[in-house]
Amino acid sequence: MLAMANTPKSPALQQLGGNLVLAGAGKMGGALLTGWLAQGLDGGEVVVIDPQPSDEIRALTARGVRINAAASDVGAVATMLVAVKPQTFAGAAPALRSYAGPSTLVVSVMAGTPIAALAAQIGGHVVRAMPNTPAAIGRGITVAVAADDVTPQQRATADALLRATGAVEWVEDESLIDAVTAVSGSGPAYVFLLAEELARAGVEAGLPEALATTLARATVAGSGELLHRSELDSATLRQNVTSPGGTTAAALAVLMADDGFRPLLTRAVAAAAKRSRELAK
Ligand SMILES: NC(=O)C1=CN([C@@H]2O[C@H](COP(=O)(O)OP(=O)(O)OC[C@H]3O[C@@H](n4cnc5c(N)ncnc54)[C@H](O)[C@@H]3O)[C@@H](O)[C@H]2O)C=CC1
Ligand SMILES: O=C(O)[C@@H]1CCC=N1
Repeated sequence: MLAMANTPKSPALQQLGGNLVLAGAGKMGGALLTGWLAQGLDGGEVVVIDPQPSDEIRALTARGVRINAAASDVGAVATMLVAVKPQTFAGAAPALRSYAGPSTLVVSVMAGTPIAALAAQIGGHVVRAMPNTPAAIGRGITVAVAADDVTPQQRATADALLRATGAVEWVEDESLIDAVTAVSGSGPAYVFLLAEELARAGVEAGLPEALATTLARATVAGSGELLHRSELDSATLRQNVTSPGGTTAAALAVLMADDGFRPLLTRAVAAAAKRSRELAK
């Protein structure tokens, strides 16, 4: 697992006050669990349900985390976080339901899985959320929406759990989550593809592959960090690179042409949002 960027303790996580079941401790569930433990959650309150836990997850038993404990041994579950694949959810739900009670807070990060489906198949009070993989270094962004029956305290708990891996935005309209998934949930993959293709284009332009890969990676990472730290918006940061009549302007004339980045990314985001809606069926 990757180290978190910073690990201030979270009073809300230190006083969670009840069992927390994590269903699915893969890339996203594992990143969340790492964040919670780093921010002071007592491992003794955590139960991981996963038929194939990684060695890193198994090692957390040393911190008190229980793995695949039977529902009858766990007792009351205050909070459940569901991070299995959406396609796995229907098969996993009956077992997960046995851990949840009527007052359990159920937080799902599954793509394309509506609040109504979660409430019907697991029960409890549901928060639907969409994080992204920079969560693994505490730099994710999550958008969350709460069902009407989620109490203010449960919402605060969900916020603390999600905030352990980065920023959190709350919305009231669940239908926005499909577009959120397409922009920030899937978005890191678009950025990594940019690094891949920039390297490939560098090789086409005559660079040795290793140097092209190093340059592309450092450029994407450094630009992301500049965007993160700067108070300037991305258009201004772009303009700061662009000398009139210079090399960047020549490249941007291609990227910003009618058949450039804008229609391409618009189509890509629309395809991801459509897939999110399809997963709900
Ligand atoms: N990877 C990403 O970038 C993001 C993923 N998500 C969502 O997070 C969820 C998990 O995705 P990943 O972590 O990428 O997948 P993953 O494949 O890394 O993790 C899924 C985990 O679920 C476990 N699992 C399988 N069957 C199970 C069962 N019956 N009960 C409990 N656990 C079971 C697997 O062993 C695995 O460890 C998905 O619903 C996905 O839509 C959301 C935002 C971003
Ligand atoms: O590709 C997916 O379906 C998941 C949801 C957002 C990122 N990964």
